Amino acid sequence: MAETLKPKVLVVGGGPGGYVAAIRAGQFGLDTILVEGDKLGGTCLIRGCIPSKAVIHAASNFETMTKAVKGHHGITLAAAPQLDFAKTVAWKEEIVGKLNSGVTALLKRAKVKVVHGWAKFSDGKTCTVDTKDGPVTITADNVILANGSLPVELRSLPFGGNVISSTEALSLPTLPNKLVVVGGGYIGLELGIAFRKLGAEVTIVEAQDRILPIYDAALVEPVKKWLEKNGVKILLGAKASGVENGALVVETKDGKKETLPADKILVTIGRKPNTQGWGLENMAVDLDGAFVKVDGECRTSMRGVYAIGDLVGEPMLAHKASAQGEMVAEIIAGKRRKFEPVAIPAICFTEPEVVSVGLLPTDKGAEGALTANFPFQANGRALTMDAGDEGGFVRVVARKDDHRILGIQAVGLHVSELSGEFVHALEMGAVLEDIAGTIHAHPTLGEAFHEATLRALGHAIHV
Ligand SMILES: Cc1cc2nc3c(=O)[nH]c(=O)nc-3n(C[C@H](O)[C@H](O)[C@H](O)COP(=O)(O)OP(=O)(O)OC[C@H]3O[C@@H](n4cnc5c(N)ncnc54)[C@H](O)[C@@H]3O)c2cc1C
Ligand SMILES: NC(=O)c1ccc[n+]([C@@H]2O[C@H](COP(=O)([O-])OP(=O)(O)OC[C@H]3O[C@@H](n4cnc5c(N)ncnc54)[C@H](O)[C@@H]3O)[C@@H](O)[C@H]2O)c1
Repeated sequence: MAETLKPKVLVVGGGPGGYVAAIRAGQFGLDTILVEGDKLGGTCLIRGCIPSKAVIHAASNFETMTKAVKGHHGITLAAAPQLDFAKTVAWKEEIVGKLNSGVTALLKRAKVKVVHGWAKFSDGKTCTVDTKDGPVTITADNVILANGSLPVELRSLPFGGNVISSTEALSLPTLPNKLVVVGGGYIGLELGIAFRKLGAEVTIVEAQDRILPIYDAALVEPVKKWLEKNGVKILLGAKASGVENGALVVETKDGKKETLPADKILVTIGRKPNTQGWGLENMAVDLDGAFVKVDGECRTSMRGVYAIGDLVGEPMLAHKASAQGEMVAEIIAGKRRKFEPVAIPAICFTEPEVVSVGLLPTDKGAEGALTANFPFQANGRALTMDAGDEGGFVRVVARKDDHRILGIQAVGLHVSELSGEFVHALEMGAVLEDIAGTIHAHPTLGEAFHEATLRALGHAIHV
């Protein structure tokens, strides 16, 4: 006989959307159950953001040490650094394990009951979960769907054999000598660059006519230069058509067939919402294309059922999922909330890093705007970090009449850490004078943002 539970809030999916929603609901004292079929933390913590950034960090250290063999700002290594890739992967797993335990502890502190198993909805707001102790049926007044997303598979190149997704790429037992990446977007570039730094020969096959097509071309230029300088082969406008003896066969832009030998073929052509196989079709929930349709409060078409995160649309980013999760829990607790951020920051952890917040100069709404760049070449901190020659800069876009900041973009070493100040400026409705009049510590990368606003006002000091 199946156990039946009737919490006030049922959250399905323990990723950054679902576990944050559950903790917030628990903080309000709402009786909350979170169902997770895999490990707590979701794509982001287990096989996405966190493991990829750990590998990226290790790869950058290895690259710095490799440079030191030939002598690098007065430091010379007597012997080449040795990579024990299995240990790098184990170190990454340790970090994931620590954070996974942290999430478990936070849920416990918020008095959220975690049911381990895959939820399957039979009808309305009732799901069954096959747990190791037998089936559990859960019925709730409020359901939050946070089932996340899955990697897109290419029909001509199904996963299996040496064709892998980012999940396998982050847990390989050995470093591939030759890595071919299909898709020059977020994952393809972040991981392609990291594997190149670790010593793999990397080729990127991108269907469009430029890499990272979702970012402004000027921001991607320094990344392109790094790839060229470091011998990463890029095939643009190319289509992967299949595998022959482990090699990737592509049709190039001019219609020719090219065969690219590969130890591993990493397919990163996007992710799709996880809407299949768990009974969504049994619920009265409308779709919007491939995504679950929601309104500005993340309500689906079925009363009392909410959906958040990758399941509901672009951008598929962890911080968006968490913000929606928090909001939905607050709405269920009776607060008036809407999901209407001024901007959601986008960061690509490439070499160098790319950040975009708010409007680009070419976007609708930025017509006639003031635009100013400040190059990291003229920023003391960037030079002390050996990052003045990467072609990096901070750009600010502001309305001409009242100087309201509409967008901020940057490319350069560690600019991901500036994204908080950028998005804060937009959320607070800052004008150029607010940033120009704020003392930024010296020497820091943030001074480049300060100087960009001064430049937009016509009186930069250092350019
Ligand atoms: C390699 C990689 C790197 C990334 N890097 C970044 C980054 O740097 N920054 C960033 O913002 N984003 C990054 N992302 C994207 C980020 O991981 C996602 O946007 C984020 O995880 C979405 O959160 P979510 O809660 O909506 O879904 P997910 O994190 O996908 O979580 C969904 C959870 O639901 C569970 N689940 C699904 N169905 C059921 C069911 N029926 N029953 C029980 N459990 C179920 C799954 O097991 C999973 O744990 C990256 C993604 C990848 C793949
Ligand atoms: N730093 C971050 O925030 C971060 C990092 C990794 C992933 N993510 C999230 O995960 C999502 C998925 O990442 P992704 O890199 O798989 O997707 P993506 O959408 O970032 O990039 C996919 C790339 O593949 C190309 N492409 C599509 N079909 C192709 C084909 N048949 N052959 C060759 N190229 C093809 C596209 O033009 C695009 O450039 C991202 O959109 C993002 O939301 C975020």
